[in-house]
Order: sequence, then C-alpha cells, then structure tokens
Amino acid sequence: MYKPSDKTAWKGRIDPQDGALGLRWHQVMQWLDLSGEVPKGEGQVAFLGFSCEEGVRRNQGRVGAADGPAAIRQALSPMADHLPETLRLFEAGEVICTETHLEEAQAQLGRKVAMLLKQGYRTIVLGGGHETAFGHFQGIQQSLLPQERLGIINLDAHFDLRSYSPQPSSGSPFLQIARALEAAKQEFHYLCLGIQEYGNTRKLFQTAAELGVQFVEAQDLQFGLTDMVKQKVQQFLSGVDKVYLSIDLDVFAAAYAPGVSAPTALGLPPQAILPLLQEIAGSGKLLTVDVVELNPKLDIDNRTAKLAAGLIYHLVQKWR
Ligand SMILES: N=CN[C@@H](CCC(=O)O)C(=O)O
Ligand SMILES: [Mn+2]
Ligand SMILES: [Mn+2]
Repeated sequence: MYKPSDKTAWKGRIDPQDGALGLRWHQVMQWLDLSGEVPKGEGQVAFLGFSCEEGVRRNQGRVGAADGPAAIRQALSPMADHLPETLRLFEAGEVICTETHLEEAQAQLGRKVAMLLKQGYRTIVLGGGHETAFGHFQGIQQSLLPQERLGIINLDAHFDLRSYSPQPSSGSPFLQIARALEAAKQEFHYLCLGIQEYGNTRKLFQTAAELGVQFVEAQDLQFGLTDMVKQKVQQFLSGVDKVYLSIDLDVFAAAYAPGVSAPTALGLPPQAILPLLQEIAGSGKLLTVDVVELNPKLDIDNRTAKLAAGLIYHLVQKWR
C-alpha cells in the first residue's frame, strides 16, 4: 500500500524571529505524491518511507522496524537548514507492508523508487528492516541503463546473504539481488563495510566468497578512513558507474545504536564512518541511499533515530 505524506510527519521547533536564517528542514520540506505523475527533480533529494518489519519477523528478529521511517523523519525535522541554494528536499510518502505481504510491498517500493530515479531525484529510502534493500534494488534495476554497472556498498555488521528458501527475509536481500543481476546477465559488485566475524556463520563467508563479495571487517574500520580502507573503497568506486549505498544501523556499536533488531556490542563508532560517507557521497557516483533496521521500540532517548538523521544530514550536504 502507498500513502502520500500527510505533511504532519515533519514538524519541529520554529524560530520566527530569525526569518530565513532560522529555518530548519521541516520548514523547507516540499511534497511529492507518487500516486500520480512525478515532476522532474534533477539532483533534488526525495525521502520515501518503507514501513515494514515482515522481513525481520521472518528472520526471527525483534520486530518494530515498521515505525522506523516516522522516527527518522521526526529526528530529521529540526535539522538546521544549511542546504546549498539549489538543493531542495521532498517528502514522497510511504510504502507500507500490509500483514505478511512482503514481496508485494517490495515490488511497490521498487516502482516508487523507479519513478523518483527516472525523474532525476536523489532518493533516500527510510526503512524498514533490511528487506527494504530488495525492494529498493528493484527500482534501481528498472531505472539503470543496460550498460551501467551498479556498485552496492552496505555498511552492516552482516552480509545479509542468507538463503531465501523457503522464504525471503531481512537476512537475504543481497543474495536475492545477486541472483536477480545474474538472471539479467549483469555483474554483482558488492562491498560490505563493518562485518563482524562473530555475526556471520562460515556458510555466509562461503557465500560471500563464491559471489566475489568484497568486505572490510569492523575492527579494520574502527579508526576511520585509513589508507587500506580508502584504497579499497576507491578501487571499488572506480569499477562501477552508479552506487547504491545501504546503511544498516547495526553496523554501529550498541552504545550508539541500541534501537536495532540485532544490536552489535563491538560495532563502530559513528565518527569513524563520516569520512567514508564523505568519500562515497563526493564520488559523483552515488545514486541512491537507504537507512534501515531502526527499531524505535528498542531505542533509548531516540539515540539511534538521531544517529540515522545525523548520517543522512551529512550525506545530503556532501552528495555531489
Ligand atoms: N538483517 C539481518 N540480520 C542479521 C541478524 C543477525 C542476528 O539476528 O543476530 C542476519 O540475518 O544475519
Ligand atoms: Mn543488514
Ligand atoms: Mn545487520
């Protein structure tokens, strides 16, 4: 089901005495209804929610991610407006997974993402469990030119390459994507950053090796963009034309990101990731982003939602 935004999702502090200098994101937000024709939006940013936790439920995780988009919007609302003059922000509404109909919701997310990408928007999908990725990807695939090579960068403690037999889940999206690309005779370029060895079985490492997946373990990312990491990321970027960046908030240490389905005690400190985001956002190849796995029910003082919002803020500022 698709629901255009009711406009109350973005609200926050107002400083009327400061005029244009006092503006915040909720005051500069514009609205897009994806039920009809979408106007051109070359280089503009569009937010689209994916309210879904069916993938997490199927993956035996702790549900609550369906409330993720609302919590991220709330945390983004009071962000101070330092946007470049030509950059505008659009709220494009929400795709909602009803009952257990995950595949239907993913297909609809794909159609809405494709509408935005075809009109030139920079899309930011607010998840949802990591099953968001397979819906998001369907839209990317519909909008890419046949010769364009897609690179997928996933900041995650997990590979999410689990088998999707008997059914897809939040643990399987990137294997589903690999198979979909294979069926279309396209290459699978997948770089995982922040992998925890203890969070991924031998089977998952084996699948990653079979698919030629590149990865950097969390312990090698603790100190940010070292020469090794920079080289790996730059090499990956140079081999692709467009980048889909997926941020699973469980890549961060549970101290910073308690509000996720599967918290990571030895995850990353957020500051280590900012230069990396800057590298990716400034590459000129970043096509689309999602932020997933926020579970507001488990959050502490909106800490994880605010982390998600902070990362999105930096991405929007640096996106070239
Ligand atoms: N989205 C993916 N989640 C992880 C969950 C791991 C866990 O429950 O510990 C995965 O399937 O690998
Ligand atoms: Mn994940
Ligand atoms: Mn994860």
